[in-house]
Amino acid sequence: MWKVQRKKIKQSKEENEREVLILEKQIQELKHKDPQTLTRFNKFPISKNTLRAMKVCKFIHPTLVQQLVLPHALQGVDVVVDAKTGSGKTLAFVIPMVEALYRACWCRSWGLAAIIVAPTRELAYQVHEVVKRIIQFHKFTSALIIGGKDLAAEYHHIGGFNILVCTPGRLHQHVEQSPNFNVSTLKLFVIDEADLCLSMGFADMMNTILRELPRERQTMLFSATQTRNINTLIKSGCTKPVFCSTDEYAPAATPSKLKQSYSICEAHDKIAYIFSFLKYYKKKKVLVFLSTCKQVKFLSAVLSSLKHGRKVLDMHGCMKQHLRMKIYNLFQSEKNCVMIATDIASRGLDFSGVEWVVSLDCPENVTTYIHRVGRTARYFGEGEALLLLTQRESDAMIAQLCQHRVPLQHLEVESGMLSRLDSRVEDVLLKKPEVLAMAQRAFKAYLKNLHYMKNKDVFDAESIDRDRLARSYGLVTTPQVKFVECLIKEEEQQQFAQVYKTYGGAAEESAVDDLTNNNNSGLDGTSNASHNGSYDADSDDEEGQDESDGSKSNDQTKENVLENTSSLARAYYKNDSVKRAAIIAKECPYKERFEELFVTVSELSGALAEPPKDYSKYLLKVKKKPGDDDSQTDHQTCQESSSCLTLSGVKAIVERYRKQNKLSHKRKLKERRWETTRKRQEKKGGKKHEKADKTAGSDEDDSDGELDPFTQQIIDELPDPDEIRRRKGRENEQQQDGSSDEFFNTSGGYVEGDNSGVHIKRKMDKRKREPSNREEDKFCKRLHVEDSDGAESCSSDGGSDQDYGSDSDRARGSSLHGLSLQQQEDLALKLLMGTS
Ligand SMILES: Nc1ncnc2c1ncn2[C@@H]1O[C@H](COP(=O)(O)OP(=O)(O)OP(=O)(O)O)[C@@H](O)[C@H]1O
Repeated sequence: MWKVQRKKIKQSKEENEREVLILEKQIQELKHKDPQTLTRFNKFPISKNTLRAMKVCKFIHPTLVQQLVLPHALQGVDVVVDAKTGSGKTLAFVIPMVEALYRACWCRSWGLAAIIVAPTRELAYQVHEVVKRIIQFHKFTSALIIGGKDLAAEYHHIGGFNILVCTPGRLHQHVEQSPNFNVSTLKLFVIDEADLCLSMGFADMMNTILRELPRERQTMLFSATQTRNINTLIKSGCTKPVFCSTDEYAPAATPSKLKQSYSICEAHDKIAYIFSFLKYYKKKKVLVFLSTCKQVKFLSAVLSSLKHGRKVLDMHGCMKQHLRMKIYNLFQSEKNCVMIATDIASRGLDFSGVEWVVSLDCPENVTTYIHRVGRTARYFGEGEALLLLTQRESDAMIAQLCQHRVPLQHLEVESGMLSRLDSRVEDVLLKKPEVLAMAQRAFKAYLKNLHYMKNKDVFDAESIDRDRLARSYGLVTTPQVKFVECLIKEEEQQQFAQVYKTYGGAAEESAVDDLTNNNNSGLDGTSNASHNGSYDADSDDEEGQDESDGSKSNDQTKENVLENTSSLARAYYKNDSVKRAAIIAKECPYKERFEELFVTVSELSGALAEPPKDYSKYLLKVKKKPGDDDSQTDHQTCQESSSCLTLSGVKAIVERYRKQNKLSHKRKLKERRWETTRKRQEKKGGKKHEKADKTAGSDEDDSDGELDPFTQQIIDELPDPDEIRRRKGRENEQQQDGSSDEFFNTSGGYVEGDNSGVHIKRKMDKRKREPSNREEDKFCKRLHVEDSDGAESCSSDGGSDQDYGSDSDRARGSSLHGLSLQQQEDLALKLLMGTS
């Protein structure tokens, strides 16, 4: 029995060897053949086992890209392939890979032979499915290595597989960390959707991976849209590659049987549009693309609630992996269902039978568009694609699409044909509070995404009628949009850094600039994240956690602040004092920055013992207790700094400053009223205006009589009351909203959400003109000068100074240049008011 078996094995081995020899010979002859004549797979030098598997899968005739690529890839040369969506690129790399292993008589025990990298988990899963089908009659082993799975289990088993299909992040993790992962045996390395593997921030990872791989290997790069940055990958990863492109054979960049059209539809009509569309095409399988996860969540919730007679699925990067796979399989199997997705579903996914692809939001660029519409009309199939563009987006986007050989037709839809939905959506929001929250988030996410889009010829957040958009989302009030405030913050940070420069001196300026640049790159990073974030592959929610609304707004903002603060604390440990100061200036919310500036300034002048340490602790404590209220935080701060004036004292001063501001505001309001009355009287002529003058004057006297001369003096020099009015207005609005935002309350930033529909730009311009706490900055500067003149400015008794305004505190308080705390405060107050 054993003998018979051994004999059989020996025979099959000999047969294989013979077959391999024949295949090698045929491959040599392949060079001289015209690829166009290879119309069936069995005309290629492919092993029997592979052909058998392909027959089972009904892969009989090669597609154009397969005809072009296989002759080169089977010879073992590197290839760079650029072919349309749905043209069959997967088989074009899986077949040569399996054949190379077969010809090398690769055994299971020999370890890793081939790696395929795909940018998203779903795509990796899909490619792995194809690999499994093709190797079913071979003896190779394969594994899917993607995020969201048990890493520890993978560590132990990864070394035992011959073929791995991975996402870049996970592969990188194994290359860096896994002790059992030996890549020295690798023969083939394939990157699917190579351009995306680089553009999603994986470039560094890919370079690290490539450095680890053996030089003697075959590399294949595939994509439907190759961008320029792939050139670096070609240079670093390939040796003398053969370029295969199906472009020259095709008049259009998209599948030939794909009908494409576009419609003009403003943002506020989109929900009505898609609802009407889905009602009209009741029995079609439709894939709808939106830019952000939050929009996807909201729209699928609304469409499910509005009931139009079929299942609505959603897919986006915020989902747990198992759910994503479940949805993927469900959409594969369902016949006439709708899936709302972000661009996570736009790359490579091979959903069967999709009849319509609707880009409800304009894609980020032509590449994204091509991949989106490529989900239909796959492998000689038919399909239709509809692109919705706002009037603002239309001209530039259509021009760009035409330039890239995308044939589009205009589809006219009368607005009267759209179902009026606003009130129905409102009802949904009324019944389901969770959908209300979704609507608010989706609203912000949409605008934010528009704002961060690089292609400014096409995208313009200012062109959106936000009030109407909010109504169409069923929202009664237009939510505040934080990205505008972010810009304000950025601007303030710049101003603040400027103030810091004055403190730091010329030597420190470079450090500040470094940090400014770093910070800017961080902001760019954010914008990129958001921008690329519309592609939310693998793990990411493009809006991150930085948006919120309604009652959650305050908590969320606090969390964000704390999040920033912890990263700040981390950076803080790493940097020297100058950089720390700049980090504070750049990163902290205004309120904290104002306080911390004093610590920093003191630190720089050598006035405090070790404030940086204290500050770090303070930050970490704040991070530890996100639920803590302000007073607790203040308490900690004071304890940590163990200095009365530096933090708490300044707070008291600021408090007084604000009170003065209010009084000044009141006074100036009266002045203005008096001025208007006077002018009116003047117009009427006669003596009346003198009367009015007197009346108003006495009125003013009444109120001002309450002020002491010192206050009166400083009031004259206080900043523009308009700024204070705006602050107050904002506070009121936030109270009305039931939310507040620390940053807004303290930064003097401009408030949106006044439902006026005024465009963002105008508001921003207005904001730029505001003095923006310059007086406070001036104050910091002056106090520093005063402080650095003196010797030891602070003393401590280690006691708590939570009630910094109390007498006992004053008694305990430290002195600045021998002055009592009260005197210091008065001095500071004077400086704050600009009266030194
Ligand atoms: N030779 C073939 N015969 C029959 N069907 C094929 C053949 N080649 C590919 N297909 C089928 O065509 C569809 C598209 O193939 P594939 O997913 O490889 O396309 P792609 O070029 O990778 O697309 P994308 O760029 O969107 O990722 C798949 O369903 C696949 O099974």
